[in-house]
Amino acid sequence: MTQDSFFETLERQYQNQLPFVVYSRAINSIIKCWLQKDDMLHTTLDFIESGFVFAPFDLNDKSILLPETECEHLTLEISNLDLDEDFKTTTIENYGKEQHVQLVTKGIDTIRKGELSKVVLSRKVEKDIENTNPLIIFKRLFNTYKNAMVYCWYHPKVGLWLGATPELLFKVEGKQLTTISLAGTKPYSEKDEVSWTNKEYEEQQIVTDYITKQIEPHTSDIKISEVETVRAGNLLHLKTYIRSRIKVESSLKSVIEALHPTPAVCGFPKEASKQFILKNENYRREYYTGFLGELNLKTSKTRNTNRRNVENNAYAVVRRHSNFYVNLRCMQLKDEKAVIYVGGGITKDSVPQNEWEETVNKTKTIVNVLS
Ligand SMILES: C=C(O[C@H]1C=CC=C(C(=O)O)[C@@H]1O)C(=O)O
Repeated sequence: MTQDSFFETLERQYQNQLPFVVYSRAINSIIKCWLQKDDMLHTTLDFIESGFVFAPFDLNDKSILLPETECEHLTLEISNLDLDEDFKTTTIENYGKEQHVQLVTKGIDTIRKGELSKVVLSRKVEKDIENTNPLIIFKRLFNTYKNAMVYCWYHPKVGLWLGATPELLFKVEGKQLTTISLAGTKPYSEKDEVSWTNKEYEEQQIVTDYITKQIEPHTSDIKISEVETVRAGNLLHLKTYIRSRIKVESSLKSVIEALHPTPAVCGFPKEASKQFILKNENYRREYYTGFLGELNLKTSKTRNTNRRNVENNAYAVVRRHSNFYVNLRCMQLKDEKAVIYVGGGITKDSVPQNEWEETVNKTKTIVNVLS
């Protein structure tokens, strides 16, 4: 399939106001799209179906499903997309500083009183944009962020979201579970080596400890990697891989409930920090810090390629795989406006002014592709 026909099909789907998702996983030159045949709103409660999931921060709200059987699927293999124009990026007025600093200060006070260890506080910022074509913005995201899962998701009854997320919530292949602990942020600089402080190490360790404890009842054989630095656009983060095997009696839903929302987007302890967020952030996150991705898709692997072992060649092992990304560095397109969502982890050592600047830096991931 050519780039032109791939994007023309998507453009028609959008013009006809039918649901779709177009996405590409990190370090990958494959772009996939799912086109739902009608505009029905499907949801999932148990995560047992096969499809593409778009889930909110608060799982009491609806998790939307594009069911595999209701969709046409297209794939495009390409490393860079042609863009018709050289776009001139816009800038953004980061209003709302006082309110965000107050929110962060309240978070720090609550942590110092011992009620929480960490809370992730966020805000949204709106920007009028000239080019509101989501597929053009998607192409820019794909060309710009090779280390991220980039996507554009649309449902006429829900809205239109785009993002370039650096964070895997988890992936499952057969019974193998891989998740990451990603937290701590510094600006990326070509010249200077990054120097992490205790604040970031502590913030990230909270996430690693939490994930390990949460998956323990559902998995065995847990292995934790060394901490490494990873780049996400103009930012650097600390990252650890956590690998394990899901127990036979555990379901995918139980793993989702154990992990989502992680302290990288919510806080610790989970329920208390979630309540703090719902009560004190002055807006609804909706799908920001929710998760999205492929649910229970079939992978078929031939068991044995040894020609002499003809009997075994007859069996292809059918496995299921899922991979979910946390919906970060994202925006909603609404009424000719981009609504950008950004947040940061607050601990006892946080400095409100620095936390404000961190959110300003995080807006750049999205602002860089707007015009
Ligand atoms: C909540 C966000 O980032 C999270 C992921 C990585 C690093 C983070 C941090 O350093 O605060 C956040 O926990 C966001 O980008 O909106």
